[in-house]
Amino acid sequence: MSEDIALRAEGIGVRYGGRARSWALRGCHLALPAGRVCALVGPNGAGKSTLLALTAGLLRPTEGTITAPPREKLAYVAQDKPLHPRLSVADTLRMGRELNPGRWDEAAARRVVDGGGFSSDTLVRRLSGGQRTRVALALALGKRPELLLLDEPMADLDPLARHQLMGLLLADAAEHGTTVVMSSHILTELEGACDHLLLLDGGRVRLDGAVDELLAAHTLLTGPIGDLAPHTVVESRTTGRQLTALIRPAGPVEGPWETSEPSLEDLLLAHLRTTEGAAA
Ligand SMILES: Nc1ncnc2c1ncn2[C@@H]1O[C@H](COP(=O)(O)OP(=O)(O)OP(=O)(O)O)[C@@H](O)[C@H]1O
Repeated sequence: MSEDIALRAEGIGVRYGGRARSWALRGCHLALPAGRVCALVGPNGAGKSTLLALTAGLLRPTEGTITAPPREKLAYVAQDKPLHPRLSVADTLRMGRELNPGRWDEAAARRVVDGGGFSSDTLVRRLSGGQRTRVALALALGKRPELLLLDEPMADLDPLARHQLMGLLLADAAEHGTTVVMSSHILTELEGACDHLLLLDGGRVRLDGAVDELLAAHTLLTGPIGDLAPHTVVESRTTGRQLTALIRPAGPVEGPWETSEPSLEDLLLAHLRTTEGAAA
């Protein structure tokens, strides 16, 4: 069965200028089905922001092609959440409405700013970092995008605001079938929220797939130290005579080990710990 693809990258490479001229992304292939909520994960400098800016059309690839919805059908909330400091919250939303005629969803935008603890005549420059995040998210959801790109959206929100806004965002995306790509370093935040995973490392795609399929393809194993062949070992650690390993089984796991399906956090931590080598 063929699925609609909201974002496709084929052989993408991005090399920034400057003296180092190193590749921020290289040889990236990915296909994100429409309607998924995708966690974009990877260590600092992995290329997450570059991929989001590229998808938003703010950067051109040095090589390869990227296919994403046109600008008017996508919304991008950058890490620094640029807004006009001298506009009030109400004026900012009014600008959103004027820039998106026929698409603007005032109710969705209002749902995000309400509960932020500020009135709509407050100037953006007088808002806290977390309050600015709310306004940036309100602009993005009000645009009613097909593809929503969020670069560490929850980083400066307090735990209650994070919980409330994540719930609101997921409900909104589910109701409208919006595809979401969200970068984050907070792994617990992604568990239960995302159904697709994209793990970048050193500018390359290490994992790309549906969360349930990726989890089912891995096994967490504990027990005595032993030979794990023929399975592929993603990461293994020993404490005394005890072995803990995350493997990709090459068939039934036979041996003196206890096995279980990993959590998303187990899977991500194991892959992040082995950032050297094993690149896809
Ligand atoms: N404007 C730029 N000019 C030159 N190099 C850049 C620029 N922006 C990013 N880079 C480099 O590209 C690589 C990827 O950076 P990017 O910001 O995409 O990573 P990231 O995964 O978003 O990191 P973080 O988790 O720290 O936000 C890094 O090596 C970074 O130094």
